[in-house]
Amino acid sequence: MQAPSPFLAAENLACRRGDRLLFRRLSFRLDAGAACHVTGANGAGKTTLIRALAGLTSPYAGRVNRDGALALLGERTGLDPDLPLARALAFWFALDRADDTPAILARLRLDGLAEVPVRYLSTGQTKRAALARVLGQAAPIWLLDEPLSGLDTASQSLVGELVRDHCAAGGIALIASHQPLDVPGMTRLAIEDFAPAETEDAA
Ligand SMILES: Nc1ncnc2c1ncn2[C@@H]1O[C@H](COP(=O)(O)OP(=O)(O)OP(=O)(O)O)[C@@H](O)[C@H]1O
Repeated sequence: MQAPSPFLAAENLACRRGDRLLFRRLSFRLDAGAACHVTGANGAGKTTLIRALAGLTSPYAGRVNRDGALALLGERTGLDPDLPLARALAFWFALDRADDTPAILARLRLDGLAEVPVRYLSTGQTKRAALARVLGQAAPIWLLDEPLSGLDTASQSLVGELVRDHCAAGGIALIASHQPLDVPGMTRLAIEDFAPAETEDAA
């Protein structure tokens, strides 16, 4: 973990997509050890919020503050589809100077898939590979967009365990998910609570 006391905060954040204001006046602060579950219907703006927190989208208003490196689990894995999984992950593990990569592969139950080309991986296997990248980054702040989608029951439990361990070690996790997660003390942020009224057109 790079920052001894990481934090992630949004202050009066508003985001638009096209000409639609998705949410406004959204504020929160997460400190070391905190987990937050972001909920909302399809299209409510969960991915947009995560992209704004990661600095990939400029908010329409407000600001994001943080101390600590980010690891983002999004739709794209960044893994070379033509490489065997172990080599595709090794590329990122080397860049991230990941420790104990065999342990990461074992934790995500990927060791038996080392020689399988990335493009042959199933949906759940691909998701576990993306989570291995997150672990390899050893970043204190995790932004996980739908980490449970496509996972079987055992892998869903594993994600809960990873988040619990990360937060117990002083990390922060913000998770957008349609499925419940078993993380004690996790707070909930319902995007719809920050949706503008029909008549509202400014943040
Ligand atoms: N590049 C874009 N240009 C215009 N509108 C966009 C763009 N990307 C997303 N949107 C729209 O912004 C809204 C919010 O999308 P977002 O992906 O943040 O929702 P979400 O809450 O993550 O949804 P889901 O649960 O389906 O993943 C949607 O109505 C979507 O169609």
